[in-house]
Amino acid sequence: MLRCLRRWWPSGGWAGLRLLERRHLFTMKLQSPEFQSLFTEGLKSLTELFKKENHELRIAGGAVRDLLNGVKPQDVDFATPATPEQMKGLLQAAGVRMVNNKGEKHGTITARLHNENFEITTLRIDVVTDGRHAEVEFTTDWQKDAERRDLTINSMFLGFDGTLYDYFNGYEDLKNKKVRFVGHAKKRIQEDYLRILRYFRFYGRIVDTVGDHDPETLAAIAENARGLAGVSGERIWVELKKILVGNHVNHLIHLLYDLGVAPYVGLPASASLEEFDRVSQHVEGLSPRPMTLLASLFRAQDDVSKLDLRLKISKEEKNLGLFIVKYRRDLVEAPDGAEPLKPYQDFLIDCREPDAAARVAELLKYQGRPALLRELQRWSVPPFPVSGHDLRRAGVSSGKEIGALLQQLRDQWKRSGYRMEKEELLSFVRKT
Ligand SMILES: Nc1ccn([C@@H]2O[C@H](COP(=O)(O)OP(=O)(O)OP(=O)(O)O)[C@@H](O)[C@H]2O)c(=O)n1
Ligand SMILES: [Mg+2]
Repeated sequence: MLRCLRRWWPSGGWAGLRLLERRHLFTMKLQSPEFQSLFTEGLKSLTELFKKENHELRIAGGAVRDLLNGVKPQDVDFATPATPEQMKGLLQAAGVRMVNNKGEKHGTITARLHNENFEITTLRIDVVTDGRHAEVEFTTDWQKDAERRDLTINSMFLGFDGTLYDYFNGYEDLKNKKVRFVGHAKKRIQEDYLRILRYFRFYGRIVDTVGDHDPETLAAIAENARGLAGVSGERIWVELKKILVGNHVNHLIHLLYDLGVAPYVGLPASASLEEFDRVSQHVEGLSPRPMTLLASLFRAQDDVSKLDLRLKISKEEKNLGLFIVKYRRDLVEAPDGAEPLKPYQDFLIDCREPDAAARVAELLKYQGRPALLRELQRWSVPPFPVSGHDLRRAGVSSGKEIGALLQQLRDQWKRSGYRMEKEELLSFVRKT
């Protein structure tokens, strides 16, 4: 009935109807291959168990958003009005194993069926939030659970018959590519300041053309940016990385600076945004690592260390940042007449660290040299043909002399474009 009304009633028309729609949902039936592909043996058994005990069970949040976008979700969360105790009871009675009980305080039970884990969370209201953690109260009201979620596109539920339960026009927003907080942006952000970064991340994910932001949302972000100071570096880094490899990254990083968010998420206060603009064009279509692009904001290696202190990045990520900042201006010009790839090859021949090739590849992306990158990927480090043993056999006995000679021969070999062979190189030794 409501669906019929909605078809001809002007949207945004009669306020009473809008309210009615909100409470009683805009329903549609989803039947897509991505949705069908979720019905594994494990999920079928799980839904049967809940049905038998008359507990509703629905797919919740991000997975619904992805399915409506025609994407198979990476992880699927489930929601139910059943309390954790009720869930435990019904799972135990059916002999289903439960794993990882850490989430129970927040209402999450993980059931393992047919070698698959299913995270099921009791509908809840976040009663006390300190911007990072929440104290929760369970509820049986689906709308209340939708209301405590961050964005309208992330606030929907999906029944196993394909019924969409959408209390805050998330589906409309998804179709219109609008990223909006549920209710007041300020309130949602103050419940968990990480949502500031989630706003940027999902903007990159769903919006086609940049520039369209709700002014109230931007104001709420600017006013609350400081709250990110209390959020753990690990959580921030996860979001930041996704922003850096997502769409519209140039627009979004500028916005992080314009709104005063940048200093609270470990980004350098006096970043080089001109360099960032250049590099973000260079790396387009080259699938850079997050750090490759981020490095363009750093003026010196010290900035990488400061970022690490705040975000606790991995050693590999830190080394990549330090490497790019150190070599971005050095490994550019080849010596007169040499192939442009030569300085990079020489570097790899001297460096010999296992992930050096990957770092140099990222550097070429940074410098906007895709043709050289392709050339490098076809090349492998040739082995230097002379050993200390060869020199000893050629009559050199002092260890010190062997070391110095090897270095000289290596330089000669590099100058020849790694073409000189053992005999040719040793002939220099014999002559001296
Ligand atoms: N700070 C947060 C984190 C999560 N959520 C809610 O919890 C759901 C699941 O969170 P999560 O898996 O972290 O994010 P997704 O939205 O699913 O995104 P992704 O595809 O990256 O998993 C979200 O959709 C949203 O409804 C929220 O309201 N506020
Ligand atoms: Mg998810």
